[in-house]
Amino acid sequence: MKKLTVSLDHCQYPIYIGKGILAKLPEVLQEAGMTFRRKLFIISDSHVAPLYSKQVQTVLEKAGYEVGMAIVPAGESSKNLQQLEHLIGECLRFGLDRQSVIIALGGGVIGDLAGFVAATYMRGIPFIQIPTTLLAHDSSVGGKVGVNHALGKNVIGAFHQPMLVLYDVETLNTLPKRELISGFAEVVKHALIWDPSFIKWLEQNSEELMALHAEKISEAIYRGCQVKVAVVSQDEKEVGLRAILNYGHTIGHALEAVAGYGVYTHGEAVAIGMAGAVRLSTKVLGTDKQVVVKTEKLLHAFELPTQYNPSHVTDELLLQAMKRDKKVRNDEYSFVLTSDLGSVELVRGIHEEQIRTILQEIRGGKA
Ligand SMILES: NC(=O)c1ccc[n+]([C@@H]2O[C@H](COP(=O)([O-])OP(=O)(O)OC[C@H]3O[C@@H](n4cnc5c(N)ncnc54)[C@H](O)[C@@H]3O)[C@@H](O)[C@H]2O)c1
Ligand SMILES: O=C(O)C(=O)C[C@@H](O)[C@H](O)[C@H](O)COP(=O)(O)O
Ligand SMILES: [Zn+2]
Repeated sequence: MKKLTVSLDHCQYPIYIGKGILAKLPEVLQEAGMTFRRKLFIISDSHVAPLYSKQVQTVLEKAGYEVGMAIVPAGESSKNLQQLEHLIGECLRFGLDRQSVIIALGGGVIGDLAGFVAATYMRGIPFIQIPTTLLAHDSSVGGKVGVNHALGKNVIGAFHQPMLVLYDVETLNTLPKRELISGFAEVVKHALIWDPSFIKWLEQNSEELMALHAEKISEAIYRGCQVKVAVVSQDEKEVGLRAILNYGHTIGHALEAVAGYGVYTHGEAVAIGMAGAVRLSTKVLGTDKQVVVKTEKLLHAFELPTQYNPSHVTDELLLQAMKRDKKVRNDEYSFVLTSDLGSVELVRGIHEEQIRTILQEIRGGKA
C-alpha cells in the first residue's frame, strides 16, 4: 500500500492507494483514530452501490459501527441542489450528528456531491473519500466539493477537506472503458502541468495502462496524486498556483454545461479543453507547435478526443459559459496556458477573437 499526505495549515490527511483496502477498512479507520465516531453514512450511486456498498457496510458493521446509506442515480445529472437537499434529509433521518462521518463511495460525482453534503450538513461534518474511478484520483484529493448549476459547472460549492482518502485500485476492474479513458485525461493533465518525466513515462506505458496493468495503474494514480498533493498543499483555496489544476477546464467546463451535463464525460471535455488550450498557447505565448502535436498525440494514445461535435454547441454559448468561469476577473477571459510540456501558467485578458479561432480549430466535422 502506498501513502501520500496532504499537509495544510489547519489539517493533515493521508491518501492510501493499494489493493484490497475495502476489506481492511476497520483497521484503517482505527489507525486514523476514528473509533469514537460510531455513526457512518455511505453515499454512493446506482452503479457503484450494487458492486461495493454491501461489502463496505458489512465490514464496518462487523467492526461495530452503525452504518446508514443513500444511493443516488449514477451520472453527472445527480450533481445538483435537489440531490443535496434529498441527501441532507436522509442524513437527518438517519440521525447523523457532528461526530458522525459521511463516506463518499464512488467516482467524482459522488465525491463532489457527498463532500458538499458533508461541508453543509450542520455547517460541516467530517467525510472520507473512497474513490472508485480513475478520474477520482483527482477529485478525491484537495477538498473542492460542490454541485452544478444549469449555467455553470461546480458553481455552488465549498472547500472542505476529507479526513481520509482510501483508494482501492481493485475497484477499477469493473469500470466501463469509456470511464477509464475519461480518467486518463486528468492523469495526462497532471503530467502536462508539472512533470516532463511523467509525460515520457505515460508515452512509454500507454498500452499497458489502457489494458489496466495493475502495477502501472497504481503508479499512474500515485504520480497523479503526487502532483495534486504538491499543488494543493501550497495553495488550498486557489489564490494562485492551484489554478494550474484547471488546465483544459475553461473550454472543458463550458462544453460540459453547454452540451448538457453527461453528454461529454468530464475527462473527454477536459481533453478537448487541453487541445484548445495548447493551441491557444501558440497564439498567446508563442509556444512551439510541436507542443500541440505532442499533447494531442499523448491524448490520442489514451483514445481521448481533441475535437468536439458542434450540434447545438455554438461559439456564442461556449463564450458565454467561459465568461462565467471561476477564473474570470473583471470580465476578462482567463486560461491556463502552456509554454512547454510540463509547464503552465494562468494568463488573463485573452482576446475573444483568439478564442474564436481556436474553437474553429477544435470543432469536429459532424454537425
Ligand atoms: N473536486 C475535484 O477536485 C474534481 C476533480 C476532477 C473532477 N471532478 C468532478 O468529478 C466528476 C467526474 O467524476 P467521474 O469521472 O469519476 O464520474 P462519475 O462519478 O459519474 O463516475 C463515472 C461512471 O462510472 C460509474 N462507476 C464509478 N465507479 C465504478 C466502478 N468501480 N465500477 C463500475 N462503474 C463505476 C459511475 O456510476 C458513473 O456511471 C465531475 O463532476 C467533475 O466535475 C472534481
Ligand atoms: O482541484 C482543482 O483545483 C482542480 O481544478 C481540479 C479539476 O480537475 C476539477 O475538475 C475541479 O473540480 C475544477 O474546479 P473548478 O473550481 O474549476 O470548478
Ligand atoms: Zn477536472
